[in-house]
Amino acid sequence: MRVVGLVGWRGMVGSVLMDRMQAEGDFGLIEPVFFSTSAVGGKAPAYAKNESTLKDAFDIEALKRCDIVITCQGGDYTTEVFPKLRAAGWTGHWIDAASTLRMKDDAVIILDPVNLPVIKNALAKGGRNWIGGNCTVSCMLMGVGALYKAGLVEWMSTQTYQAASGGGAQHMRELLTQFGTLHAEVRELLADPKSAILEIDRKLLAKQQALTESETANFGVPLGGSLIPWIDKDLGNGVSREEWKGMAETNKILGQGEGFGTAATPVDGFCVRVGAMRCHSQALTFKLKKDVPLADVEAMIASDNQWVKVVPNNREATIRDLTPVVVTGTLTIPVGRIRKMAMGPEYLGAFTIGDQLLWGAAEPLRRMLRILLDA
Ligand SMILES: NC(=O)C1=CN([C@@H]2O[C@H](COP(=O)(O)OP(=O)(O)OC[C@H]3O[C@@H](n4cnc5c(N)ncnc54)[C@H](OP(=O)(O)O)[C@@H]3O)[C@@H](O)[C@H]2O)C=CC1
Ligand SMILES: N[C@@H](CC(=O)OP(=O)(O)O)C(=O)O
Repeated sequence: MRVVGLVGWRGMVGSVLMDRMQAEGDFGLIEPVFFSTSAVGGKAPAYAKNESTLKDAFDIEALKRCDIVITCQGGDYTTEVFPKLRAAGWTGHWIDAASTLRMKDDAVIILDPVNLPVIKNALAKGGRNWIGGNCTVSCMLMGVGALYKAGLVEWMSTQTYQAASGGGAQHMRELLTQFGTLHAEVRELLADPKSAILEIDRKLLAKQQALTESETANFGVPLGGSLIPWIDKDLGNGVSREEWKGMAETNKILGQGEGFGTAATPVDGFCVRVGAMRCHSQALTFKLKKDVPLADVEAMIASDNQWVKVVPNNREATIRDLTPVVVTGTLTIPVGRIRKMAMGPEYLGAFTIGDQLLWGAAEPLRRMLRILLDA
C-alpha cells in the first residue's frame, strides 16, 4: 500500500476532504500518515492505521517517506516546504489545494472530469505535481466544460457571486456575526408589524456603517446585507487576481493557450463576494463560434459528466434547484437559465453553482489520489 502523507487535514478544506475520503473508502487503499504544523506528537484522527501520532509537517525526512503527499495547509506551507522536499531528492507525488504552484510549467491543474487526458499525458511524461484549481474556475468547468470540449467557445464572460468560505473559516464566522449584529439592531422594530420599513432600513444602514474594525477584520468592510466587487489581490491594471485566474486557469486546465502552443480562449468578467456561505454562483455569457440550437447545448451539457444537472429555464425549477442553499454539501453542479441572448444567436447565457469546498477544493484532490493509486 502506498504511504500517503496528509497535511492540513483538520482545516476547513481538509475536513471536507477527510469526509469524502471516508465516504469513498479511500483510507482502505492507502497507508495514511497524518502531519501537523501545530500539534506534533498529538493523536492522529480515527482513520489513521499504523501511525497513531501526528508527525511534524516541516520534517522533510518524515515527508520523504511518503509516496504521495496531499496538502490543504495553504500557500505559505507549500512555499516553505515543497522546494525543500524536492531539493532533498523526493520524487513522490505532491497533491495541493493551494494556488502557489498552479501556473508552474511542471504542474497540472487537476479537474479530471474535465481534463483527464491532460492529467494522463502529464503522468505518462513523469509529472508529479498536481494542483487543485481555483474554486470558481473548477465549479464553472464542471458545469459548462462540455462547450469547451466541443470547441464551441469563442469567448466567455463571467459575473460571479462568491461565498464567504472562499476566504476561509474566519470569513464565514464574520459574515454570520455581522448578520446577527444587524438583526439585533432592528429586532424590536421587526417584531412590530406596524413599524415603518424605512425606519428599519435607516437603523440597519447606520449599524452597517458603524461596524467596528474587529467586526470587519476579515473582509475589511461589511458584507452582511452588502457585497464586495473585488476578490484577492489588486494586480494594478484594473483586474483582480481572482478575475485573472478565470482566463489563466481555464485555459491551463483545458491544456490550451500559452505553454501548449495553441490559442487561449478569452475569459473575463467580474468576481464579487456576496453573503452566501460556501457555494460560488456565476452568471456566464458565451459567444459561441456558431449558432447551436438550445436543445443541443442542453444535451451536451447534461451528458458531460455525472454531476452536472441541467435546470429547466423557468421560474419554478430555477428557484427550486438553482440556489446555493440547495447545492451546499452536494457534488451536484446545476446549470440553468440556459438561453440565447438578445445580442444574437451565437450569444448564450447560463447560470451555474458549485459547492466551493467540494468541487472547488477537496474533490479534485481526492480523485487525483485515486488516479495515482490506479495508475
Ligand atoms: N477556503 C477555501 O475556499 C479554499 C482554500 N484552498 C486552499 O486550502 C488552504 C486551506 O484553507 P482552509 O481549509 O480554509 O484553511 P483553515 O484555516 O481552515 O486550515 C488551515 C490549517 O490551519 C490550522 N488550524 C489552526 N487553527 C485551526 C482550527 N481551529 N481548526 C482547524 N484548523 C486550524 C490547521 O493546521 P494544523 O493542523 O497543522 O495546525 C489547518 O490545517 C488555503 O490556504 C488555500 O490554499 C483552496 C481552495 C479553496
Ligand atoms: N479565491 C477564492 C478561493 C480560492 O479557491 O482561492 P485560490 O484560487 O487561491 O485557491 C475565493 O476567495 O473565493
